[in-house]
Amino acid sequence: MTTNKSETPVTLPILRDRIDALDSQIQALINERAICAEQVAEVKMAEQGAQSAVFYRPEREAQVLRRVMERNEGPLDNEEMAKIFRQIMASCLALEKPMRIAFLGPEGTFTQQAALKHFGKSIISAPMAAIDEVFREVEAGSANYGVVPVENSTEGVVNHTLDSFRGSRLKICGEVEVRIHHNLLVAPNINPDDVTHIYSHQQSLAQCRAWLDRNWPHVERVAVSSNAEGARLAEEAGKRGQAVAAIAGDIASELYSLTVVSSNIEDQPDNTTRFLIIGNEKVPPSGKDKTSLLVSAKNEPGALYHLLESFERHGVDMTRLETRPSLISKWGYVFYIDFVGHCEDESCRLVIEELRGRASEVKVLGSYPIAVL
Ligand SMILES: C=C(O[C@@H]1C=C(C(=O)O)C=C[C@H]1O)C(=O)O
Repeated sequence: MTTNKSETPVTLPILRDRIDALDSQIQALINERAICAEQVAEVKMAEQGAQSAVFYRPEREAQVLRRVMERNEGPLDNEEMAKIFRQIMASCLALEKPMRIAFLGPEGTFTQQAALKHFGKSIISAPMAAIDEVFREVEAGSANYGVVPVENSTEGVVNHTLDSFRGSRLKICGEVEVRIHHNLLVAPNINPDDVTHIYSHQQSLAQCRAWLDRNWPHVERVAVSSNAEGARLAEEAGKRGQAVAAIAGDIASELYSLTVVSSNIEDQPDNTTRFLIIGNEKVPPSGKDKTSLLVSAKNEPGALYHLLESFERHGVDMTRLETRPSLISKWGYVFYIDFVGHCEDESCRLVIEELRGRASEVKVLGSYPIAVL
């Protein structure tokens, strides 16, 4: 039997009393923290004006989460502890100002999962039908921030998102990565052995191709507009007694009350998608940041070499380089460049200044904290 230091036996009622006492302390402390956040909101409004006050501060939130992880001594692991604080901060921020977040919908998509992972569960969800609608909603001020997918580890870059930055004045305020786990789902009244069709987004069907070939070789695969839509269709079909399955993530399976037949069916176990948070404000340095640039190179020999050379000489670590057609001249290109550092850091400032002299256009899409969770 477990004993405490004085060797008195520790019983279930004693442990539960201890947990009750700790819970009431934790609860009082969380409310004390919430009162501080309310006061922060008053200070922000007094300093910046009630209409223009910026309540959400990604650099501060990243610093809080990093500190939580640094001082954590277990037994809860760093990520688990940071997730708890993620939600505490989200609840505090919702007291200051509820955040309306536009994302690539419908409800139940992985982009919604990314929005919840980044902002916590206290947001007002605004699902949009397309990526450019997410941009427009934030530009118009109808949503405070937007969330869009930018690259997948199996399928590569999301061109639509990159192209949307060209005509937009929005800034990247953050990034978030989500491990993409797919499930095979059916309505609760459906026997999986009777399934005749499997619905999902074409990308998800592709990400599970080998598994489907092994386990469901004779069932027809049907591509639909999103895997959340596939889940919705499976629920509807179930109501009519039709044996249709869907491939979708956890949120969609909960949202449409589907039963999980098989989980983690993706062929690549580390299948991950990176999403960007877009907003109207520039984010100050958090201490561990990334910057994204859009660069139009001059159409001359060595143009790309001269751009890249600048990073090398100033010791700035480039993490990504994407090429897209310029849409201005045939065989002209623009480059999307990500690097480690904030555009206000001295070495990064020098690189950007040099690029401005060497390229026909340099647009800073944003400096933002490197994803913590
Ligand atoms: C409390 C603040 O406002 C918001 C809430 C935060 C929190 O709960 O810790 C952190 C940053 C902001 O998004 C702040 O700016 O410090």
